Amino acid sequence: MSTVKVDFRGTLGRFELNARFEVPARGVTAIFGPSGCGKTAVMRCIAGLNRLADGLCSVAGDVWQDEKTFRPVHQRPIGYVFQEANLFPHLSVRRNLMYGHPATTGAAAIGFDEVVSLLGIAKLLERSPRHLSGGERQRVAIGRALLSQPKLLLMDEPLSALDQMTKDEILPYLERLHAALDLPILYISHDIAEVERLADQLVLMRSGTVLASGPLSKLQADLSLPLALSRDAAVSFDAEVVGQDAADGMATLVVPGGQFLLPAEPLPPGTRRRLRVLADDVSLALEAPSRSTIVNVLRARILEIRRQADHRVTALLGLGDDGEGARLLSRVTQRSWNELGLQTGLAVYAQVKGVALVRREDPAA
Ligand SMILES: Nc1ncnc2c1ncn2[C@@H]1O[C@H](COP(=O)(O)OP(=O)(O)OP(=O)(O)O)[C@@H](O)[C@H]1O
Repeated sequence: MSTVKVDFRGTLGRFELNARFEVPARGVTAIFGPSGCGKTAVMRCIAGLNRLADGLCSVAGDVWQDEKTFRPVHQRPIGYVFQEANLFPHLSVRRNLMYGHPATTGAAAIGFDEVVSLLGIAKLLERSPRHLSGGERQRVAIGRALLSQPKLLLMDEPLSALDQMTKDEILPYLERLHAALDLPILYISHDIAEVERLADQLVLMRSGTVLASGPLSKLQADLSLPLALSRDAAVSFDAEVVGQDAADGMATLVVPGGQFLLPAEPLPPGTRRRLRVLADDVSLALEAPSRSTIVNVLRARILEIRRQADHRVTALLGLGDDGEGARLLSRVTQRSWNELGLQTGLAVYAQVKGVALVRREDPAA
């Protein structure tokens, strides 16, 4: 399989970095962790802006750095998008976009018209960056990075300088990029909501170290990692739309081992959408509730538990009678856990109070 492979060990000033991961060279991989944990340092090593003697970096089989090789930044086919757009103020949007575009007019993998349409910037082409909104400027910056024909797109908190409304305006464009382009993207964020919406893979960092890497849903449901025990612990997974009740405005989506009913605008059957369920929104019962306003009650099995210091218990559930289906987290008080005599291996009913639709576009479409 074609992968992005990274292994950087050493010190930058007084900061110790120990970053090792291998992720598929496709889709969006989020590098996630608290401020100062070394996310940007890793990205700068990948770009060739930081040099650690003991480093390895290869992208889809192409070695950018190993014991013998160190390609300088200008010889690495990367697009880099920063928090601030950094456009040339004296050039029009069109000329900013063309700036990084290779002069040779071979069959470019990512075409000008495609980028303009994907990012919705056709109307801005003759304008000056000085008169663009923050969100528009950032879309142009992303376009410029894409037109340099990168083999890897590096995005360092591209939305963090924007207000929530502008973030919400720009996120659908990022989802479209993800769906339309066959280009691996490394995306730094410390906002789990952004990660749940955009990422397929996750690299989880703490204090200069990569704790784990792999599919987002797998890492979120791993009780040995800090995400599953955090305040906003949740799992997100892709589900298939199988039905729609227009009268009630509800859609049915299936995941392995169960299905969810949720309020949604009409969704095309057969398409996939990403759902998120918070651990705090899942309670457990030994019998199916007979009359309740909770519409999603799923058969599940308790696979593993962690007792937390705050007298609560976080349980990993596997959906379905056999527990082999999609994973959910449930967080309940230790008191109710004990009262019901819950334990690993037991079959239960997971009562899901809330399900959110976090990704609207279908990346596979
Ligand atoms: N070239 C360098 N020389 C010395 N120290 C460095 C260098 N690069 C990074 N550091 C240090 O490494 C630490 C991690 O910084 P980094 O910017 O990578 O964190 P981050 O996770 O991206 O944080 P944030 O989310 O706040 O942007 C910081 O303490 C920083 O000062």
